[in-house]
Amino acid sequence: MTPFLAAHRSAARMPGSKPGPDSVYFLTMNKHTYMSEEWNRWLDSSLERGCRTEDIVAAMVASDYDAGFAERVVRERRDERARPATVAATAASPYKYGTPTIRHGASTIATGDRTVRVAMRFEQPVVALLDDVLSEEECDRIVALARHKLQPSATLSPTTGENQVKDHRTSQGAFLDKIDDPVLHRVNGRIAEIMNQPVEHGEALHVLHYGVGAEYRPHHDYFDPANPGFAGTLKRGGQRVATLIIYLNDVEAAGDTVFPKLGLSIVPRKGSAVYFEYVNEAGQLDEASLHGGAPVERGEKWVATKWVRQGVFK
Ligand SMILES: O=C(O)CCC(=O)C(=O)O
Ligand SMILES: [Fe+2]
Repeated sequence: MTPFLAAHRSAARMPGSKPGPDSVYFLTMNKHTYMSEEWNRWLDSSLERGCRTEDIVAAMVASDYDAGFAERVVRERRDERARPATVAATAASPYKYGTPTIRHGASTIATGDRTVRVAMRFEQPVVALLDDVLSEEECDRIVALARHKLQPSATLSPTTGENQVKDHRTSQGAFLDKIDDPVLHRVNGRIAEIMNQPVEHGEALHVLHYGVGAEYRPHHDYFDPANPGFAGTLKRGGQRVATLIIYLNDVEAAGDTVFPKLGLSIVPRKGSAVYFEYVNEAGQLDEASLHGGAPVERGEKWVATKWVRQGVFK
């Protein structure tokens, strides 16, 4: 039996031509663009049996799915299944450094509309200090977009997965999502080029504001899968793999980004950024990426953080 027939043969057990009577679904020109639980199960079993992407898509289109939607869903699910599960490196199984994702080996990184300068690079862990990431005007625009959206910063509870406001993170923050702004689009595109990752793998840009005394104690940006509370966020595009923290202003005193395991301290400078990555191809998590925002002593501190996932962030 050809894989095409295999995909069709399973049509006998397909969930029906509609995505399910009890589920909301959307039609584009009368074509389905919603996956019910049943269809997701069918997709997984088709992939499990080794059906080809085009045959699965054809079977979905024959059941009135939108072709573009079906292609995207099958491709993303295939990628998701191919991803390594991540695990914290241990003394017995230390982190193995491979080829960095960022192309920071030269003195500059060229993007479509700006040349970013590499001011410092570190290989183990992979850390790069980058200058000229944003113009002064772009920094000001990002601050203006975030200012009225700020909320006390929360972190995800490792046990329950709920957002919690804690004193180890005393800043205010806002995700710049659902905003149609040309500067924000441009900045997100440039960040994807710098980080050498598809733009869709990035979470929405997150802006943080620290007043005097505010800090973000040392932490890892990845979600340790050993903690049950992180299961939900890990389904949204997989693990975080790299971070870019962009400084949106000059801080009068202190407020450095610190890497305690490296003895490294980055002084915030408007338009500059620090990049670091912490997952290798085998899915190991690099504990040396521990970092934090030291307390601001005078003035204020604004940063924009981009966290990038293994796959498309949903
Ligand atoms: O403010 C800083 O320097 C650190 C921010 C940070 O760690 C983060 O946004 O994940
Ligand atoms: Fe962080």
